[in-house]
Amino acid sequence: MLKYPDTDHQPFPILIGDIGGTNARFSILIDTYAEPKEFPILRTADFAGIEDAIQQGVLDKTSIQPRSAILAVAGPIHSKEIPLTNCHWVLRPADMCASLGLEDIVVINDFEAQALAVASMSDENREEIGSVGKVPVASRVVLGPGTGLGVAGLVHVQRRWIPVSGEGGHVDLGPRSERDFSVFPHIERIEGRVSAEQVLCGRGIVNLYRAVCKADGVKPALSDPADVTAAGLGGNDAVAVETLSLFATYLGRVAGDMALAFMARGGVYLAGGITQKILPVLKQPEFRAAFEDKAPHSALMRTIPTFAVTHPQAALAGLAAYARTPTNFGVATEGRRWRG
Ligand SMILES: Nc1ncnc2c1ncn2[C@@H]1O[C@H](COP(=O)(O)OP(=O)(O)OP(=O)(O)O)[C@@H](O)[C@H]1O
Repeated sequence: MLKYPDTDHQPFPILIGDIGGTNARFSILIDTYAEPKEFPILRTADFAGIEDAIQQGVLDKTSIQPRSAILAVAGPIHSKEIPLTNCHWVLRPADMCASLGLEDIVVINDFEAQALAVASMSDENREEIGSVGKVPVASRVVLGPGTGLGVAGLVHVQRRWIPVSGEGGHVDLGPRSERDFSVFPHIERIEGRVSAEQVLCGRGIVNLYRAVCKADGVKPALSDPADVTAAGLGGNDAVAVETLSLFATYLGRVAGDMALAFMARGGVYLAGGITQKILPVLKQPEFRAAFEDKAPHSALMRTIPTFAVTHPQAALAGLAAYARTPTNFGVATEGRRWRG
């Protein structure tokens, strides 16, 4: 593996891929100015590995032969073998160069890609939650409740955007209101801890629903996150309604903490599959109230916008923006770039 400067362009055409636990999305960027050519979304379970998926789902469907690739994956990128979280694929970029005829592969974290996407997100690809007026060009944060709770910062410094992906979904989540103090003892913990991800993800919705049931002495009737959100949005099941309301409060609380940590005057963006599914609830007052409830910094919080990302392929768009103009971004590629 060789080291190359962060700003070094990858050669076009560039294959772009966003590989999640369930779905893999690909497109090809022919040059800096062209719109990416998109391919149908693939289910990771349908393919033995990523090489099969790229061969059958992309290369067999176009006469364009990519020369390089940038891939975003859910999983740690620490070695030449990259196992994916919630998926049986293992990426071996050096082997992929040989088998797919690629000269250059960069692999980054999926939430870094989400962060790259919000650097230049237009109004039609986001929906504001609340209204704070004009938004400065400044650091941002992305939070994504989905299978887990992904968090990344996008630090704006020296006219470049630096994505910072850590493990922000695993910060502690604490009780604040009287109701929180009655519900929190019943939230299932991880090694004694109520981390944000114990509540703010798919299984977390069910965890929270069960805790509200226990606090009220009600027998839980639902066990699937989609059923809880459907019942909550429908408005007839009081426990499910309160579960969604508390979910919005806790997401606002953690989003506010992340905004404080990154001084994200440029806004907090909610990505992840669940955001879209519960958007009407997030637009109720609870989310924003909890976001702003950060004494002694409430005045600051009232100036920070919050958005739901509505772009259906935001990570791919972020990767494409980076592939076009890597000099606008500070993406660390050391140990994450391979040349064939
Ligand atoms: N209607 C719904 N309401 C609440 N949670 C849901 C709903 N539908 C699915 N989920 C939950 O959302 C999670 C999946 O989230 P998401 O769609 O963001 O996937 P992901 O983690 O990004 O993976 P991938 O990138 O492979 O699609 C699962 O935990 C699932 O149970």
